[in-house]
Amino acid sequence: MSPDTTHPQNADIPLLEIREASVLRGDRLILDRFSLKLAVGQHVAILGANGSGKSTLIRLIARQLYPLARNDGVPTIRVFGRDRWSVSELRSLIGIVSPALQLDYTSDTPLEVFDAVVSGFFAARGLGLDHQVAPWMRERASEALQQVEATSLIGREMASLSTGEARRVLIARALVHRPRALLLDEPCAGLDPASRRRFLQTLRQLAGHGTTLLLVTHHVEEILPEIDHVVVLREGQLLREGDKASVLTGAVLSAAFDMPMRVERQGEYYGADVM
Ligand SMILES: Nc1ncnc2c1ncn2[C@@H]1O[C@H](COP(=O)(O)OP(=O)(O)OP(=O)(O)O)[C@@H](O)[C@H]1O
Repeated sequence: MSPDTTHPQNADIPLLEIREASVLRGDRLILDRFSLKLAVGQHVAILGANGSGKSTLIRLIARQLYPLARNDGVPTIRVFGRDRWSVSELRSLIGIVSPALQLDYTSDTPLEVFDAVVSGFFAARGLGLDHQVAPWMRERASEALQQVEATSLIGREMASLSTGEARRVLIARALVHRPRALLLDEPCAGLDPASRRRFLQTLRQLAGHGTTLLLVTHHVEEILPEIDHVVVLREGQLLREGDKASVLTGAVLSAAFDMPMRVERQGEYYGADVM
């Protein structure tokens, strides 16, 4: 383990630093010497076409996939300056909500909403006899459900929830740890336009209350006004990163999606269309 001379509270330390990460899946090189440095409090959108490597990047950050070791022995990935974290430590720094997680939590195995949230403390899918739920944990779970406006869902079975409702509950589950950042993979997938707008509003509130948002998407329309930094992936490599105005252009998106694209600013949001 690298010496821990750093501390997560130190604002100078990047939230995430990836240095030339290469990731193999099967025998294919999916991320190819990918580098990225994100600061605490810097809300970011990670944009890319299907197959560009977004999920692979998330799995790398979540420690579900490992990078190839570098010849020089330099750590490839650091979270808050450290290259080794246990999965539970990581959870209290970066909460991750992905479609795969949602699939797992909405299967038919019975699981009540509040239990799904509070069991986040035990990294378990639900509560078991050996889980001692302290009053402060219940308070945190209630607070997290309030933050995502999902208190009315308490008592419901996870499997009975709509896509948007289940996603709110899973974000609450990630929030019980009061993470510094939330990494959301395709957060608006499956939401109708009105639900999407309401959901984005909730994310804006979280951003406004100090949670750094890392939003992974293929939809430019989901890039919140609070997000100013955009990272574009293409075929496992960093195509471009920078502020919204410089990255959200027809030229960059056309290269990212391999198709002529037009980008328009629509009030506080951006929109993109195939030309
Ligand atoms: N287990 C695997 N073995 C081999 N190739 C894989 C494996 N998993 C993913 N890939 C390939 O890696 C590439 C990147 O996939 P990844 O899921 O990271 O992309 P993505 O940007 O998240 O795509 P999407 O937007 O469709 O979810 C794709 O070409 C995919 O086919």
